[in-house]
Amino acid sequence: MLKPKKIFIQLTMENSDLPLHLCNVNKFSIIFNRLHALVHTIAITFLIYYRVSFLFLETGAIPLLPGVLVFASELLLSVIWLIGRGYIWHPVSRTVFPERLPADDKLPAIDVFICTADSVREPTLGVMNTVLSAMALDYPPEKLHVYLSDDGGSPVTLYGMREAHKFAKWWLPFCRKFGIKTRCPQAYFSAPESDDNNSDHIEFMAEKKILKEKYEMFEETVMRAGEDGEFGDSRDHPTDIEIIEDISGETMPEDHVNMPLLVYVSREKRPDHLHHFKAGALNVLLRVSGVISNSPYILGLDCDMYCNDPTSARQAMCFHLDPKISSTLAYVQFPQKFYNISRHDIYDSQFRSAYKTMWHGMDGLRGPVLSGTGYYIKRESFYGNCTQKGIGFEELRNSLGSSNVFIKSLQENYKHDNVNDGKLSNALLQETKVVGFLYPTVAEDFFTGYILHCKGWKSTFLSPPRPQFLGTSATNLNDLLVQGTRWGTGLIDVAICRFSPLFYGPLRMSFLQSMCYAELSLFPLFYCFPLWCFATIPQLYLLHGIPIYPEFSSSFFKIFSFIFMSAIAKHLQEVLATGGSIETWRNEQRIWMIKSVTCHTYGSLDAILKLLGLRKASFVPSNKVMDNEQVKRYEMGQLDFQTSAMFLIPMATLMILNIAALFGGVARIIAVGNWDKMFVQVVLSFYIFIINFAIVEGMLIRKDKGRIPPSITVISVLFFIVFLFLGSVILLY
Ligand SMILES: O=c1ccn([C@@H]2O[C@H](COP(=O)(O)OP(=O)(O)O[C@H]3O[C@H](CO)[C@@H](O)[C@H](O)[C@H]3O)[C@@H](O)[C@H]2O)c(=O)[nH]1
Ligand SMILES: [Mn+2]
Repeated sequence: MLKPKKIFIQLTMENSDLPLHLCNVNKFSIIFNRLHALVHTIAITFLIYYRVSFLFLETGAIPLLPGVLVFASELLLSVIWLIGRGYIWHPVSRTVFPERLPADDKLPAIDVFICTADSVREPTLGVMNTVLSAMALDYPPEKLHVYLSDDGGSPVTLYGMREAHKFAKWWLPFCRKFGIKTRCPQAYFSAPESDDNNSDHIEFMAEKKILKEKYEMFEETVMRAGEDGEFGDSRDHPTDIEIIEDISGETMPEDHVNMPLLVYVSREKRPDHLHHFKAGALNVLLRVSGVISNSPYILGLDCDMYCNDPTSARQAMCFHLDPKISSTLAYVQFPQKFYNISRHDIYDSQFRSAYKTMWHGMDGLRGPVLSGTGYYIKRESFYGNCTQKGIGFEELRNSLGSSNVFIKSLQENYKHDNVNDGKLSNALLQETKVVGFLYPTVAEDFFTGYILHCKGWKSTFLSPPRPQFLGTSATNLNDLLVQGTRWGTGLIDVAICRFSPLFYGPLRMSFLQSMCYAELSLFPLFYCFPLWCFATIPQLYLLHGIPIYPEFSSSFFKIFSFIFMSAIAKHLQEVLATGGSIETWRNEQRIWMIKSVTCHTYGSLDAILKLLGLRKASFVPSNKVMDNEQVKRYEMGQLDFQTSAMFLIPMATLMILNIAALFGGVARIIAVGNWDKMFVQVVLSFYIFIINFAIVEGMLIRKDKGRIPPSITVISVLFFIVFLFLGSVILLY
């Protein structure tokens, strides 16, 4: 009888030494990636040699102006490609073992921050589902505090919170008792029964039925409040902070669980007062929670990103509680994943390259970018050097504002005792208003993560098979381009500010990591210029029958075609390796071209105009409601062109130019017989034409509401004629 005991002791001893997480490196893909990078770089060197020798040494071989423009474009694309090699240098993926974590009483507390801004674009029912899924996380409830920031200042949202709290008193015990995996009620009740592992259990089925009825009642109440409630003025309202309490007086069954604290926060907003959008809202939450619960870790969520796996907190703790890395670890980032993406994913709404390639690559350096939602961050990392010992109270007041209580909250073990009576004391309410941090861009997530990395913090990326968080992504062209414009602006803001990853970053982080950050902040600008050039200049010269590329028989032709094929093939290989198809590849190529000539262009312009003081910052929250007809088109894989003329005209004009060049150019070649000289230009036009054939369909073939309106086509033809005329005058003579 002694033997088993011994074994048991051995096991527990070993257990404490077992790692909480593992890092996996795919050696083969690293070698392959680096070899490809080497070969491609050599080819680019030849291309530069060719351009320099033909442009500046053998003058007259190629007209100067188009030669310079095309060369500049080639250089920009080469640079952005080269610094993008940071992502493929050392990609890793990780596994965690939450069962090896210490007991519940030793786990640190977590504050959950959820932001909402607009109860029309972000329907309250959806936001409340996110709130409920966060309250239902598999974590000790007394260590979980859920804060909702409502920038809309909408009574409907506050009302929804009270109703959600009432429903949570039934929902949470149900989830715990039956080990429900999907803890967002909306997702749970609309999923097929087979997701339950208790479906043969009579008690379970009975309780599920009750819960379903309660959820439907909750749903109806919230929807009704949304239909006839007043929304409040999202631009002009006072502060309102409330701890949501049970006022129903409902008697609960005995197994009623402790509930996480639930807090509603709507900061003061005035039309003439800068409020810094989401970054401002997050700062308010940081301060408010600092004086209420002051948990050492924070989970950040967008209002549409519900917790799809209740174990995410424990998974994140596998990193945060590892003594080997915890002192420098700022955050654990989960990928953004979306439940509303169709099989075709025509808009690349999943951001495949970001979450399946780039973030893994950065994880192998010093960690991925902070991605706005789905991250567990250490509170301390937000406070800069303020928590270091030896910094005086006055100094802290200078950088953090005048709240004494907040500054006290920076001290270890601080926990304010103020939630007993449910309402915040007046004095405390005052305290929550006066501290703050500011961020100079609407890509606050990117910038914040970048600055943390500059300060020496690290991050990790965890992408387990079951998505930890699920949200909505843009599923129509308009939303995609509006969002893309905002990101374009936000990223270029960072690229051209004094913290630019071009010169501020490299001194403060590893060289490879700063390459990644530079790529991310510059790509909108570095894509828009070349793509405009490649969609216009070769075509203009093709129409005129003038060659600007080496001829078919020349050895430099081989260099050009090699670079073209190698770039395309590498992209295809990445798509296939991350579970995509040839269709995915085509969609990504198309969206890349469309975005470059629209939102990346406008975003870059916007950032530059802001720098010159000619424009003000803005943040249009993404739409989270869908139109049925649009959804149908989306499911069918048909682009939806219902968007502003500002986006449509460049696309349509460039397509008309490419079609004209292709047919006009080929006709001329047949007449003249110089196909070997014009070959590259024909291939380029043909490639653009074939990848973007959907735009041609939208102009000429489709008759539905989602097509390109004929008026836009007419205006674009006019633009085409003007371009042809001006272009011919300027470029040829
Ligand atoms: O003034 C504002 C504007 C927005 N939000 C909230 O910010 C979140 C993100 O906004 P959304 O409209 O969903 O933008 P997305 O483009 O989908 O968001 C991505 O890009 C943003 C930066 O542009 C990041 O903040 C997000 O986390 C990231 O998911 C939402 O919960 C909004 O309610 C605010 O709280 N206040
Ligand atoms: Mn969003």
